[in-house]
Amino acid sequence: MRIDVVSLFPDFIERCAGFGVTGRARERGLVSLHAWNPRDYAEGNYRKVDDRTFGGGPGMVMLVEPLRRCLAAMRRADPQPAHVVHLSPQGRRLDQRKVRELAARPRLALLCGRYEGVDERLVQAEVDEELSIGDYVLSGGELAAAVVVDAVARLQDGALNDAASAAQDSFEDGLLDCPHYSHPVEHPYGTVPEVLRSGNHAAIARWRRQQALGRTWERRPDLLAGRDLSRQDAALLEAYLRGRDG
Ligand SMILES: CC(C)(C)c1cccc(C(=O)NCC2(NC(=O)c3cccc4nocc34)CCCC2)c1
Repeated sequence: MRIDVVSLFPDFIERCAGFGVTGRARERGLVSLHAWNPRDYAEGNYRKVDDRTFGGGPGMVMLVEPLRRCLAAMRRADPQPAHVVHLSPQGRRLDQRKVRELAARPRLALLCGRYEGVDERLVQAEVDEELSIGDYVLSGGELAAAVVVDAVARLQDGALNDAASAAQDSFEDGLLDCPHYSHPVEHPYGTVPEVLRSGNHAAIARWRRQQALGRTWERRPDLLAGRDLSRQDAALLEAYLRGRDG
């Protein structure tokens, strides 16, 4: 898939997307990333991309015209139509379901705001959807764009090896992860749970499922809301909670 990013800090995304799975997905040609800087499409020798907000008040707004020209150049660069996503606090919360949707598209354009945001007329005329990565104040949309790039790149066929792909699938069932351990078995911080060294794969799978259910119940009950647990899962969770409460 092709991802275009419109940002006043184009090297920000280029750098973020250069590591690990995302970097490899790009090397393998599974994802191509193209950064566009609205400043390259701004007028005057100050190449102005922002200006004061009408109505007064603090802060600046990203001007509509440099962004319009920048998006036009981005669209001209490839005949494939782009699904334009504005990363914004006003957007719908990003979740794995939305990531899967985005990852299935042939081309995404990610628009990153700076200052107080983007002139609303640009959003209304050019943006297909607005997405937010969470409720906190950020300095720009670039970190959110980097999150989307990472999340969709991992889902491209061939991006993950079999083990990582299987692990990704396990995350997709919407539960929190079970605890993980490696060497040494004995350590001043504690001992690796016996079951994980038992070689009994059915017991290990049961223990891991029980931990995932129990931890989700304790830390993110919202992920279990509206979800019918199988009898097996309900029994595992009950045993977990009984065991916890002694
Ligand atoms: C959420 C809440 C705290 C109530 C709030 C209310 C009003 C403004 C802001 C705020 O952060 N404005 C600044 C900008 N923020 C983001 O771009 C941004 C922020 C968070 C998640 C995101 N996901 O994508 C882009 C995101 C917008 C223009 C430049 C950066 C935050």
